[in-house]
Amino acid sequence: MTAWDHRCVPVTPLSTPDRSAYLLAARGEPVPHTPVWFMRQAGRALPEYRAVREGTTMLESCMRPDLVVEITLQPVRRYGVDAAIFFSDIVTPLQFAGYDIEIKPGIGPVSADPIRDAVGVAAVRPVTAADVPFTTEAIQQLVSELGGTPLIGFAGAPFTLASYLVEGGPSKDFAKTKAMMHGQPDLWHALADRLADVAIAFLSVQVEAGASAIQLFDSWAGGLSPRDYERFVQPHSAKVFEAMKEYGVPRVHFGVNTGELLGLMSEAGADVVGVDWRVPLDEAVRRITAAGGAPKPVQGNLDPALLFTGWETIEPEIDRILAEGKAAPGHIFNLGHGVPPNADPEVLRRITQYVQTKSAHVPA
Ligand SMILES: Cc1c2[nH]c(c1CCC(=O)O)Cc1[nH]c(c(CCC(=O)O)c1C)Cc1[nH]c(c(CCC(=O)O)c1C)Cc1[nH]c(c(C)c1CCC(=O)O)C2
Repeated sequence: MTAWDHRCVPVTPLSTPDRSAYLLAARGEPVPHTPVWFMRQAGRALPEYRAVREGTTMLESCMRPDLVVEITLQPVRRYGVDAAIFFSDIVTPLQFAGYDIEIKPGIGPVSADPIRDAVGVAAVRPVTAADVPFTTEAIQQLVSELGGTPLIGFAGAPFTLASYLVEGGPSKDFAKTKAMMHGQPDLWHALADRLADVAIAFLSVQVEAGASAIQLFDSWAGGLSPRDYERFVQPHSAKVFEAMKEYGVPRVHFGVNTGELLGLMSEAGADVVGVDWRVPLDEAVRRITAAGGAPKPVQGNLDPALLFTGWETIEPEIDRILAEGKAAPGHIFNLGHGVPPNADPEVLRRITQYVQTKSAHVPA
């Protein structure tokens, strides 16, 4: 039956993302085609992004719903990807947790006041929805504009956030963070616990405003041994996944260089495991199930460096990844890490179309 509104216009039921390829794959259900999106799909690779960002700092733009909506939609329009990711940053909520941090272009998040002691840890206060009304506003508007395309919400995992706070900026060896873990374990656990609460609060705001899935970025967890990860990090990320369980949205867990940690990161409570380019997806499935766990959907894993080669290199790599992804109950195509700022948008558009067409299920 057709419903009519008061202007006598037929009301088509709003399409929802529930049966979208992304959500079907994340739930391990049959898909019309392998869904594809790109981590950091919004950003400097797009000329339209550089144009709207002019004169605004990264953190300022994350607090302006008009900019957040526009920037989030840009890659959906240009590439036709199967999911949008909310435009923000993993460090955005830290400002509302009482922490002074800025994002320096070409460097990353930096702080002049790193956390090294109990006073610093105690200053990290809880974040609530009332601190981030612009996030709620931007997500509600995005969800209505996106229609059937799902919106992914995200947060930084306790370890990756802590690494910026303790080091004071990006780090290669995480020496000060590891020194805190091993030398002052109680202080470390107190900090990681507060950061888990920050992640839970930020993710909850996003899901309550309408995000269809969440991704926890523990980008730098690969710097840890499995032993340290299990002891110092996994319980805190597990707290985040456990708290998000009640919402019933797929929970994705991703980090770079995490080949040795895939089983532990899966066990932390992920429904979908993100894999970088170092481990083939079928091998990732073996590692996820090695400790006796059930196979899970995976996300990945084209090497972003290959974006700068020719299509004759990229196409067979995509074919290989699609074939290896069949070992999992669901596969979401992505890069193994974020889109580099100097990537060619035309290559990303071609990859999107190729994955969607090549993997399409043709009815008999
Ligand atoms: C580690 C990390 C950060 N931020 C993020 C992570 C985890 C993902 C990963 O591993 O890459 C997550 C992130 N950051 C951003 C998004 C937006 C959504 C998307 O993926 O499109 C997401 C999901 C926007 C951003 N975050 C940032 C930019 C670039 C800033 C700009 O355009 O001025 C964008 C679009 C800044 C940022 N923020 C961070 C870094 C290292 C940088 C790069 C600094 C630089 O090279 O200039 C910290």
